Amino acid sequence: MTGAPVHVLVVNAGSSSLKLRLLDAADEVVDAVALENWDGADTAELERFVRRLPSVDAVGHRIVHGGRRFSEPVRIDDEVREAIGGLADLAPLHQPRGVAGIDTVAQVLPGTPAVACFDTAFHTTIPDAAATYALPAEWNRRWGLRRYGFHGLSHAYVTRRAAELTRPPAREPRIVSCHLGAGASLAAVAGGRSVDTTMGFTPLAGLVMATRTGSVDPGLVLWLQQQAGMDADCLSHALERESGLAGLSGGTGDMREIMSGMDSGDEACRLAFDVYVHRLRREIAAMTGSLGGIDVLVFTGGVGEHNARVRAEAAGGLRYLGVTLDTKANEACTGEADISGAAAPVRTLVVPAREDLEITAHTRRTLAE
Ligand SMILES: Nc1ncnc2c1ncn2[C@@H]1O[C@H](COP(=O)(O)OP(=O)(O)O)[C@@H](O)[C@H]1O
Ligand SMILES: CC(=O)OP(=O)(O)O
Ligand SMILES: [Mg+2]
Repeated sequence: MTGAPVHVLVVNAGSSSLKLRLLDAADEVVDAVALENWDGADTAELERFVRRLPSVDAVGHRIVHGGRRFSEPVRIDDEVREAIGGLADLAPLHQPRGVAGIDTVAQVLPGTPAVACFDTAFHTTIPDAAATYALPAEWNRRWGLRRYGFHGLSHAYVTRRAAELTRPPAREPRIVSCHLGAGASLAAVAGGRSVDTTMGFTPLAGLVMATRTGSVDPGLVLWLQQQAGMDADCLSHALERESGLAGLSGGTGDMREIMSGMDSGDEACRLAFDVYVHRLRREIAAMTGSLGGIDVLVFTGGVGEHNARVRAEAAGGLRYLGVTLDTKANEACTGEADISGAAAPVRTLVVPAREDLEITAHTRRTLAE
């Protein structure tokens, strides 16, 4: 290939969906498809989409875990592809889907350069005090046990947009970024750098998610193993796929359905919603501890962008930090919006997730090197 890639195909394989986009030289989206409930096994739809595209000069893949090795985007060759696949044990819901995306596109477009962009990369700036688990130090060294953090492509994009949208003040704002999708995490960002996040060694920690527990007492997991006779496979399946909103509601992990259940008097849905919001509010406050304050709160992801009630209930308990919302602006917002109360010292924003833009920029830059 000569010159910078013009059309970039972005493949974003999440835990519950596959989002495909083609961006042109001006970063305009010229084609897109989103498949819900994609499990990585059925690649026919992905193949069909790629085949119908008139021209693809480069491919950018979202890869959730970079492990110890990958802390920036990297051009994919056979060896890199193997290394990415080798991290499947650290992100069982994600890594195999990412690899399925790489393999399928490589089959349809052999020879087209491809770049892997990692969710973990943005968080490599987290200081040791926030990234280190209080485990035997030798274990941490031997296995690279630490807080990696995820959703970095999304947190990087929305916090940069948030800083642009709230200028002035001129100084770099302290931002808490809430990515609330099927997976959910918070990032604490100061001076454009991640300084803390709610996910950990794996994307299972932190907030309540669609089917993942978020953080639970490790003693509880040990108890289930030692006293309730559950083996590791059973626990892994339950904590990753049968917990979170789906586990508490006894059915759905989709926040829209949780809310309609709650509104028609379903007590399990009510509790699922309350636990979700409680954890969200508590963890936002925890992130402000890592930042020494807060200037901007930003919401993104399917729930963060579209669910005014979740935003209102989370913010409702954070008045003491200077967070208040404009009720009308919160309820009416579409796309990018400032939903802060008139006199609020903290600016609260909604910024749609654009991992595709972040991945396209990384892909162009990596292939230009
Ligand atoms: N238009 C919408 N209105 C309300 N909720 C939405 C909307 N779109 C998505 N959501 C919620 O967002 C969640 C999925 O988040 P999303 O970011 O789309 O998924 P993923 O993490 O797979 O990319 C679901 O709980 C769903 O209820
Ligand atoms: C890291 C993660 O949880 O991603 P997703 O939201 O796509 O499941
Ligand atoms: Mg997501």
